[in-house]
Amino acid sequence: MTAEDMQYLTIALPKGKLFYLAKDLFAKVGYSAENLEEKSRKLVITNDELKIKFIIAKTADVPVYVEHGAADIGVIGKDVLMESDKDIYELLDLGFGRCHLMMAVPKDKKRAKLTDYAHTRVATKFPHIAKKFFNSKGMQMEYIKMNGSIELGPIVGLSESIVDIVETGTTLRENNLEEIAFIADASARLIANRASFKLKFNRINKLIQDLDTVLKGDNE
Ligand SMILES: Nc1ncnc2c1ncn2[C@@H]1O[C@H](COP(=O)(O)OP(=O)(O)OP(=O)(O)O)[C@@H](O)[C@H]1O
Ligand SMILES: O=P(O)(O)OC[C@H]1O[C@H](OP(=O)(O)OP(=O)(O)O)[C@H](O)[C@@H]1O
Repeated sequence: MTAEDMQYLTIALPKGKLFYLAKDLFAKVGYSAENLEEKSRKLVITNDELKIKFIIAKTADVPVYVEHGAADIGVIGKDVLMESDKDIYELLDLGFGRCHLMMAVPKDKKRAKLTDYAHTRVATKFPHIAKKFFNSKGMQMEYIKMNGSIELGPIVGLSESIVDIVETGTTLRENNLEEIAFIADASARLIANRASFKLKFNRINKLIQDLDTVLKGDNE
């Protein structure tokens, strides 16, 4: 780590649904930077006074930056964190981005029980999570990795089921799908690089405490 790296705290924020929620939360504990916008073409936004650098990253890349120490800390959905299976610390549940991972199937093709789907195709953005889940049920499956609009899978005959996240259930309903198995809850998490957490412990620990205070206040 260079002297500058040691002075600064680098924070990876994911583009997409969590970006402004994360930005607003950090602002509440005084962590902000001018021109910090999701669509900024400048990808590193620095606040020299506060010794903070924000990195604007693709969602799935946030755990990669943090694992390799390119960012000291980051914000990421628990779903993406579980899928990435990286050797990083999960420090805090940030409370926003709540959803859950589940398995769904077409309503009109529902089979009697979960294990009746063994050896069928499942479309998902989360093949590792899905595999862990089906293995725990003793089910072998064929995994089809998709990058979005997962609900299309069964409609176009690509798969018999999906494993995806659900929030309101609207997307499932609109596509005549029904949840048949709950897998895990998810929400945004604060994560940290293992070495950074030790080397910058005081700063990161203070940040955790400040964020925690704000989150508790929000829930009152
Ligand atoms: N409908 C939703 N309701 C609540 N939280 C959600 C919802 N969809 C996603 N999330 C949470 O927000 C995170 C980011 O979702 P978002 O859709 O912005 O990213 P993404 O689709 O993974 O990114 P990309 O579009 O680059 O693939 C998810 O990993 C999940 O934790
Ligand atoms: O239960 P709901 O409130 O309908 O939310 C669930 C939807 O949100 C996410 O999709 P996203 O908007 O991220 O689009 P994507 O399919 O392109 O990833 C997820 O993959 C579901 O499709």
